[in-house]
Amino acid sequence: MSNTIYLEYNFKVDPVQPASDILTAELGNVLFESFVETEDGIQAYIRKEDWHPGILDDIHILKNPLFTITYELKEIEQENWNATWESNFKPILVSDKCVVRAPFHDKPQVDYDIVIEPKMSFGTGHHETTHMMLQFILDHDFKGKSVLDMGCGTGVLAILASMKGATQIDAIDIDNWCYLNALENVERNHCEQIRVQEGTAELLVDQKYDIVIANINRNILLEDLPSYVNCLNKGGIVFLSGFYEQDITVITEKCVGLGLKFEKNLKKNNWVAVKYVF
Ligand SMILES: C[S@@+](CC[C@H](N)C(=O)[O-])C[C@H]1O[C@@H](n2cnc3c(N)ncnc32)[C@H](O)[C@@H]1O
Repeated sequence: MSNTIYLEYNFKVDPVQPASDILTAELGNVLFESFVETEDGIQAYIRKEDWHPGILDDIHILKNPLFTITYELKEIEQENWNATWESNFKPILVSDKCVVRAPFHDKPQVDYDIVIEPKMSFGTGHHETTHMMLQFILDHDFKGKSVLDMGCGTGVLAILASMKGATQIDAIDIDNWCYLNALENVERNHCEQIRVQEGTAELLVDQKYDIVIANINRNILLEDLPSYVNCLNKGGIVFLSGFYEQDITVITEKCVGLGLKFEKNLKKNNWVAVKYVF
């Protein structure tokens, strides 16, 4: 396998939270692929071929006077991404019932043991949005349900849905790397009920689901919610995340316009996850 050239941005952020989370989300929207938390900010990586000189122009938080953000940039050659990731990834415990861990961690004594090798995909449970979605899934009955996990990343949410008894699950991601990584993780966790696909809401043609899960971002959700609701069975449930507290009104207005009813939301730092009923 040939090495890949990456640009490593070492951001120093003051105050560290919530600015690091906001910065991570914004960089994720412009092709940055991986993030490592540091004591005073984050390191963010982008493939050299995806980079252009104005890449940071659309990162709004850099212009926000409430935060001081500086960065250093260096070019690195990456042979084994896992080495970086393995040295940073600690097991995550969710609601005392579920652990998300790597294959090299010890097996925990919990109801749901999810083994993930994220490489460069989003979805280890470290991020607030993943954590809250896992909490929602843990609290909900998935037995015998059909489920759509849109923007599946590592596949972590689909995997928990499967472990909780969902019988038919479609996990979809637009990103080829996530698609391949979700396939690996689904196999690693023996979740034969999950079908992983590469694509977007355009793949949703005649399927119907009891539950739709989507942890993506505000703009994609606003655009694709009609397609998600279109494939939802009456009485179905939608769990959404990937947006900030200030966006809950616009997302809920869109959902209500499509016939969904707000039921509950969770908050962590500046992030939210919301449950709607059809
Ligand atoms: C915030 S991550 C969530 C990953 C995982 N579901 C989790 O909860 O940790 C969002 C994922 O959505 C994918 N994505 C972005 N736009 C998408 C779209 N239009 N359709 C499907 N997936 C999309 C990204 O590639 C990314 O893997």
